[in-house]
Amino acid sequence: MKVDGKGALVTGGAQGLGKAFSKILLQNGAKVFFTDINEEVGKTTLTEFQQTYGQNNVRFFKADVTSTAQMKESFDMAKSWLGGLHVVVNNAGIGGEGDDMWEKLIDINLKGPIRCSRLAVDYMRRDKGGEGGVIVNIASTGGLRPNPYGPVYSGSKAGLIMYSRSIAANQEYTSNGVRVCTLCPSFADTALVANISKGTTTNTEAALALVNQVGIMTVEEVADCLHELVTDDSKNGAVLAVSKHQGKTYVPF
Ligand SMILES: NC(=O)C1=CN([C@@H]2O[C@H](COP(=O)(O)OP(=O)(O)OC[C@H]3O[C@@H](n4cnc5c(N)ncnc54)[C@H](O)[C@@H]3O)[C@@H](O)[C@H]2O)C=CC1
Ligand SMILES: CC/C=C\C[C@H](O)[C@H](O)/C=C/C=C/C=C\C=C\C(=O)C/C=C\CCC(=O)O
Repeated sequence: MKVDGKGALVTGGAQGLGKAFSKILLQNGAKVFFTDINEEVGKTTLTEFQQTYGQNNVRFFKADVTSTAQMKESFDMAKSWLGGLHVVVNNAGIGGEGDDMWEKLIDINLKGPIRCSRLAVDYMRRDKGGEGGVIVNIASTGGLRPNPYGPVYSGSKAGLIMYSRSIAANQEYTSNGVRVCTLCPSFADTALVANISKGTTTNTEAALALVNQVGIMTVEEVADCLHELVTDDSKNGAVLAVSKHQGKTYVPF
Protein backbone atom coordinates (compact mmCIF):
# COMPACT_ATOMS: atom_id res chain seq x y z
CA MET A 1 0.00 0.00 0.00
CA LYS A 2 1.28 3.44 -0.87
CA VAL A 3 0.65 5.66 2.15
CA ASP A 4 0.28 8.82 0.09
CA GLY A 5 -3.26 10.11 0.66
CA LYS A 6 -4.09 7.40 3.18
CA GLY A 7 -5.33 7.81 6.78
CA ALA A 8 -3.32 6.52 9.74
CA LEU A 9 -3.94 6.25 13.48
CA VAL A 10 -0.89 5.90 15.78
CA THR A 11 -1.23 5.28 19.54
CA GLY A 12 1.40 6.69 21.91
CA GLY A 13 2.51 9.10 19.17
CA ALA A 14 3.62 12.02 21.34
CA GLN A 15 7.26 10.96 21.68
CA GLY A 16 9.81 8.22 21.05
CA LEU A 17 9.03 5.53 18.48
CA GLY A 18 5.39 6.58 18.10
CA LYS A 19 6.49 10.08 17.12
CA ALA A 20 8.95 8.62 14.59
CA PHE A 21 6.23 6.34 13.17
CA SER A 22 3.86 9.30 12.80
CA LYS A 23 6.63 11.30 11.17
CA ILE A 24 7.55 8.71 8.53
CA LEU A 25 3.87 8.33 7.62
CA LEU A 26 3.51 12.12 7.27
CA GLN A 27 6.74 12.34 5.24
CA ASN A 28 5.27 9.84 2.81
CA GLY A 29 2.03 11.75 2.35
CA ALA A 30 -0.35 10.14 4.85
CA LYS A 31 -2.72 12.07 7.10
CA VAL A 32 -2.01 11.11 10.71
CA PHE A 33 -4.30 11.06 13.75
CA PHE A 34 -2.15 10.30 16.79
CA THR A 35 -3.26 9.64 20.34
CA ASP A 36 -1.38 9.65 23.64
CA ILE A 37 -2.10 9.82 27.34
CA ASN A 38 0.40 12.68 27.70
CA GLU A 39 -1.48 15.80 26.61
CA GLU A 40 1.37 18.28 27.13
CA VAL A 41 3.92 16.44 24.99
CA GLY A 42 1.19 15.46 22.50
CA LYS A 43 0.30 19.11 21.90
CA THR A 44 3.97 20.10 21.48
CA THR A 45 4.47 17.32 18.93
CA LEU A 46 1.27 18.33 17.13
CA THR A 47 2.51 21.92 16.74
CA GLU A 48 5.88 20.69 15.45
CA PHE A 49 4.23 18.39 12.91
CA GLN A 50 1.69 20.99 11.77
CA GLN A 51 4.50 23.47 11.08
CA THR A 52 6.35 20.94 8.93
CA TYR A 53 3.57 18.88 7.31
CA GLY A 54 0.64 21.29 7.23
CA GLN A 55 -2.13 22.29 9.60
CA ASN A 56 -4.68 19.88 8.15
CA ASN A 57 -2.57 16.75 7.81
CA VAL A 58 -2.13 15.85 11.45
CA ARG A 59 -4.28 15.80 14.56
CA PHE A 60 -3.73 14.84 18.21
CA PHE A 61 -6.30 13.45 20.64
CA LYS A 62 -5.66 12.63 24.29
CA ALA A 63 -6.67 9.01 24.90
CA ASP A 64 -5.63 6.13 27.11
CA VAL A 65 -5.28 2.73 25.41
CA THR A 66 -6.61 1.05 28.56
CA SER A 67 -10.02 2.70 28.05
CA THR A 68 -12.38 1.11 25.53
CA ALA A 69 -14.60 4.22 25.54
CA GLN A 70 -11.67 6.57 24.84
CA MET A 71 -10.26 4.37 22.09
CA LYS A 72 -13.67 3.89 20.46
CA GLU A 73 -14.04 7.68 20.44
CA SER A 74 -10.52 7.97 18.95
CA PHE A 75 -11.30 5.53 16.14
CA ASP A 76 -14.63 7.25 15.39
CA MET A 77 -12.96 10.67 15.22
CA ALA A 78 -9.98 9.36 13.26
CA LYS A 79 -12.05 7.65 10.60
CA SER A 80 -14.28 10.63 10.07
CA TRP A 81 -11.47 13.23 10.16
CA LEU A 82 -9.11 11.19 7.99
CA GLY A 83 -11.85 10.33 5.52
CA GLY A 84 -10.96 6.63 5.84
CA LEU A 85 -8.76 4.52 8.08
CA HIS A 86 -6.06 2.50 6.31
CA VAL A 87 -3.15 2.18 8.76
CA VAL A 88 -3.24 1.54 12.52
CA VAL A 89 -0.02 1.44 14.53
CA ASN A 90 -0.49 0.06 18.05
CA ASN A 91 2.59 1.55 19.63
CA ALA A 92 1.73 2.85 23.13
CA GLY A 93 3.66 0.86 25.72
CA ILE A 94 5.59 1.09 28.97
CA GLY A 95 8.32 -0.69 30.96
CA GLY A 96 8.44 -1.47 34.67
CA GLU A 97 8.64 -4.77 36.49
CA GLY A 98 7.91 -3.73 40.11
CA ASP A 99 4.96 -4.67 42.34
CA ASP A 100 3.40 -1.28 41.57
CA MET A 101 3.81 -1.57 37.80
CA TRP A 102 3.48 -5.08 36.44
CA GLU A 103 -0.30 -5.25 36.18
CA LYS A 104 -0.46 -1.80 34.61
CA LEU A 105 2.19 -2.94 32.13
CA ILE A 106 0.02 -5.88 31.04
CA ASP A 107 -3.01 -3.57 30.74
CA ILE A 108 -1.14 -1.16 28.47
CA ASN A 109 1.26 -3.42 26.52
CA LEU A 110 -0.98 -6.42 25.93
CA LYS A 111 -4.62 -5.51 26.51
CA GLY A 112 -4.15 -2.06 24.89
CA PRO A 113 -3.10 -3.33 21.44
CA ILE A 114 -5.63 -6.17 21.58
CA ARG A 115 -8.38 -3.62 22.34
CA CYS A 116 -7.22 -1.36 19.49
CA SER A 117 -6.68 -4.23 17.00
CA ARG A 118 -10.27 -5.36 17.59
CA LEU A 119 -11.47 -1.81 16.88
CA ALA A 120 -9.14 -1.47 13.88
CA VAL A 121 -10.44 -4.65 12.24
CA ASP A 122 -14.03 -3.43 12.71
CA TYR A 123 -13.27 -0.03 11.19
CA MET A 124 -11.19 -1.34 8.27
CA ARG A 125 -12.89 -4.51 7.03
CA ARG A 126 -14.69 -4.10 3.71
CA ASP A 127 -17.84 -5.96 4.70
CA LYS A 128 -18.39 -3.40 7.47
CA GLY A 129 -17.93 -0.32 5.27
CA GLY A 130 -14.13 0.00 5.50
CA GLU A 131 -11.60 0.02 2.66
CA GLY A 132 -9.17 -2.59 4.03
CA GLY A 133 -5.82 -1.68 5.55
CA VAL A 134 -2.91 -2.74 7.70
CA ILE A 135 -2.44 -3.03 11.46
CA VAL A 136 1.13 -2.97 12.78
CA ASN A 137 1.51 -4.02 16.40
CA ILE A 138 4.71 -2.88 18.11
CA ALA A 139 6.13 -5.74 20.16
CA SER A 140 9.85 -6.19 20.96
CA THR A 141 12.75 -8.60 20.52
CA GLY A 142 12.09 -9.06 24.24
CA GLY A 143 9.00 -11.00 23.12
CA LEU A 144 11.09 -13.34 20.98
CA ARG A 145 13.73 -14.36 23.50
CA PRO A 146 13.71 -14.72 27.28
CA ASN A 147 14.80 -11.64 29.19
CA PRO A 148 15.54 -12.33 32.87
CA TYR A 149 15.52 -8.58 33.61
CA GLY A 150 12.06 -7.99 32.19
CA PRO A 151 9.88 -11.10 32.46
CA VAL A 152 6.59 -9.18 32.54
CA TYR A 153 7.64 -6.92 29.64
CA SER A 154 8.84 -9.93 27.62
CA GLY A 155 5.66 -11.84 28.45
CA SER A 156 3.46 -8.93 27.34
CA LYS A 157 5.29 -8.70 24.02
CA ALA A 158 5.34 -12.47 23.41
CA GLY A 159 1.58 -12.47 23.96
CA LEU A 160 1.17 -9.60 21.51
CA ILE A 161 3.22 -11.39 18.85
CA MET A 162 1.05 -14.51 19.01
CA TYR A 163 -2.19 -12.52 19.19
CA SER A 164 -1.13 -10.60 16.07
CA ARG A 165 -0.12 -13.73 14.17
CA SER A 166 -3.40 -15.37 15.12
CA ILE A 167 -5.65 -12.57 13.87
CA ALA A 168 -3.50 -12.30 10.73
CA ALA A 169 -4.48 -15.92 10.03
CA ASN A 170 -8.22 -15.17 10.24
CA GLN A 171 -9.56 -15.57 6.70
CA GLU A 172 -12.59 -13.44 7.45
CA TYR A 173 -10.19 -10.53 7.99
CA THR A 174 -7.84 -11.24 5.07
CA SER A 175 -10.75 -11.67 2.66
CA ASN A 176 -11.96 -8.24 3.78
CA GLY A 177 -8.62 -6.59 3.03
CA VAL A 178 -7.11 -6.40 6.52
CA ARG A 179 -3.43 -7.33 7.03
CA VAL A 180 -1.74 -7.61 10.44
CA CYS A 181 2.03 -7.42 11.03
CA THR A 182 4.26 -7.23 14.11
CA LEU A 183 7.38 -5.12 14.49
CA CYS A 184 9.89 -6.26 17.12
CA PRO A 185 12.57 -3.66 17.74
CA SER A 186 15.46 -4.23 20.09
CA PHE A 187 16.77 -1.24 22.07
CA ALA A 188 16.11 2.18 20.53
CA ASP A 189 16.95 5.66 21.72
CA THR A 190 13.84 6.60 23.74
CA ALA A 191 12.72 7.37 27.30
CA LEU A 192 11.77 3.71 27.78
CA VAL A 193 15.40 2.64 27.46
CA ALA A 194 16.78 5.71 29.30
CA ASN A 195 14.55 4.73 32.24
CA ILE A 196 16.33 1.39 32.65
CA SER A 197 19.04 3.28 34.56
CA LYS A 198 16.30 4.46 36.97
CA GLY A 199 15.50 0.90 38.02
CA THR A 200 12.64 -0.25 35.78
CA THR A 201 14.08 -3.77 35.32
CA THR A 202 14.75 -6.57 37.81
CA ASN A 203 18.53 -5.91 37.66
CA THR A 204 19.69 -2.47 36.55
CA GLU A 205 23.38 -3.32 36.15
CA ALA A 206 22.78 -6.48 34.13
CA ALA A 207 20.09 -4.86 31.98
CA LEU A 208 22.39 -1.92 31.16
CA ALA A 209 25.18 -4.36 30.28
CA LEU A 210 22.77 -6.09 27.86
CA VAL A 211 21.83 -2.76 26.29
CA ASN A 212 25.53 -1.93 25.84
CA GLN A 213 26.20 -5.30 24.28
CA VAL A 214 23.26 -5.17 21.84
CA GLY A 215 23.53 -1.43 21.02
CA ILE A 216 20.91 1.26 20.62
CA MET A 217 19.17 2.09 17.34
CA THR A 218 17.90 5.50 16.29
CA VAL A 219 14.12 5.84 16.15
CA GLU A 220 14.47 6.53 12.41
CA GLU A 221 16.03 3.09 11.84
CA VAL A 222 12.98 1.50 13.47
CA ALA A 223 10.56 3.77 11.57
CA ASP A 224 12.03 2.55 8.25
CA CYS A 225 10.95 -0.97 9.26
CA LEU A 226 7.42 0.24 10.00
CA HIS A 227 7.28 1.81 6.54
CA GLU A 228 8.36 -1.48 4.97
CA LEU A 229 5.60 -3.43 6.74
CA VAL A 230 2.95 -0.86 5.86
CA THR A 231 3.87 -0.56 2.18
CA ASP A 232 4.57 -4.22 1.32
CA ASP A 233 1.14 -5.76 0.66
CA SER A 234 2.66 -9.26 0.52
CA LYS A 235 3.33 -9.10 4.27
CA ASN A 236 0.53 -10.53 6.41
CA GLY A 237 1.34 -12.25 9.70
CA ALA A 238 4.95 -11.09 9.27
CA VAL A 239 7.08 -10.58 12.38
CA LEU A 240 10.00 -8.25 11.67
CA ALA A 241 12.80 -8.13 14.26
CA VAL A 242 15.40 -5.38 14.15
CA SER A 243 18.39 -4.66 16.35
CA LYS A 244 21.56 -2.59 16.20
CA HIS A 245 23.92 -5.53 16.18
CA GLN A 246 21.93 -8.00 14.06
CA GLY A 247 20.01 -5.77 11.67
CA LYS A 248 16.65 -6.79 10.18
CA THR A 249 15.28 -10.33 10.22
CA TYR A 250 11.85 -11.69 9.29
CA VAL A 251 11.21 -14.28 11.98
CA PRO A 252 10.71 -17.74 10.40
CA PHE A 253 8.04 -20.10 11.75
N1 LIG B 1 12.57 1.95 22.84
C1 LIG B 1 12.82 0.68 22.68
O1 LIG B 1 13.97 0.24 22.79
C2 LIG B 1 11.74 -0.28 22.34
C3 LIG B 1 10.41 0.05 22.43
N2 LIG B 1 9.46 -0.87 22.10
C4 LIG B 1 8.04 -0.55 22.17
O2 LIG B 1 7.79 0.61 21.41
C5 LIG B 1 6.66 1.30 21.95
C6 LIG B 1 7.01 2.75 22.17
O3 LIG B 1 8.00 2.84 23.17
P1 LIG B 1 9.06 4.03 23.28
O4 LIG B 1 8.85 5.00 22.20
O5 LIG B 1 10.37 3.40 23.43
O6 LIG B 1 8.64 4.64 24.69
P2 LIG B 1 8.32 6.12 25.16
O7 LIG B 1 8.15 6.00 26.63
O8 LIG B 1 9.30 7.08 24.62
O9 LIG B 1 6.91 6.43 24.47
C7 LIG B 1 5.74 5.76 24.80
C8 LIG B 1 4.55 6.67 24.57
O10 LIG B 1 3.38 5.93 24.92
C9 LIG B 1 2.55 6.77 25.69
N3 LIG B 1 1.68 5.98 26.58
C10 LIG B 1 2.03 5.31 27.69
N4 LIG B 1 0.97 4.75 28.25
C11 LIG B 1 -0.09 5.06 27.48
C12 LIG B 1 -1.47 4.78 27.54
N5 LIG B 1 -2.00 4.07 28.55
N6 LIG B 1 -2.27 5.25 26.56
C13 LIG B 1 -1.77 5.99 25.56
N7 LIG B 1 -0.47 6.32 25.45
C14 LIG B 1 0.36 5.85 26.41
C15 LIG B 1 3.50 7.65 26.49
O11 LIG B 1 2.89 8.80 27.01
C16 LIG B 1 4.58 7.91 25.45
O12 LIG B 1 4.30 9.07 24.69
C17 LIG B 1 6.29 0.54 23.22
O13 LIG B 1 5.24 -0.37 22.95
C18 LIG B 1 7.55 -0.21 23.56
O14 LIG B 1 7.30 -1.35 24.33
C19 LIG B 1 9.79 -2.12 21.66
C20 LIG B 1 11.09 -2.48 21.58
C21 LIG B 1 12.17 -1.60 21.88
C1 LIG C 1 16.20 -5.25 29.28
C2 LIG C 1 14.71 -5.16 29.28
C3 LIG C 1 14.28 -5.45 30.60
C4 LIG C 1 13.21 -5.06 31.25
C5 LIG C 1 11.91 -4.62 30.77
C6 LIG C 1 11.49 -3.47 31.61
O1 LIG C 1 10.11 -3.51 31.83
C7 LIG C 1 11.99 -2.17 31.00
O2 LIG C 1 11.46 -1.08 31.69
C8 LIG C 1 11.71 -2.04 29.54
C9 LIG C 1 12.70 -1.98 28.64
C10 LIG C 1 12.50 -1.94 27.23
C11 LIG C 1 13.18 -2.77 26.47
C12 LIG C 1 13.13 -2.78 25.01
C13 LIG C 1 13.64 -3.80 24.28
C14 LIG C 1 14.06 -5.06 24.88
C15 LIG C 1 14.75 -5.98 24.14
C16 LIG C 1 15.15 -7.23 24.72
O3 LIG C 1 14.86 -7.54 25.84
C17 LIG C 1 15.91 -8.21 23.85
C18 LIG C 1 17.35 -8.09 24.11
C19 LIG C 1 18.25 -8.54 23.27
C20 LIG C 1 17.91 -9.22 22.00
C21 LIG C 1 19.09 -9.37 21.12
C22 LIG C 1 19.03 -8.52 19.93
O4 LIG C 1 18.16 -7.65 19.83
O5 LIG C 1 19.85 -8.66 19.02
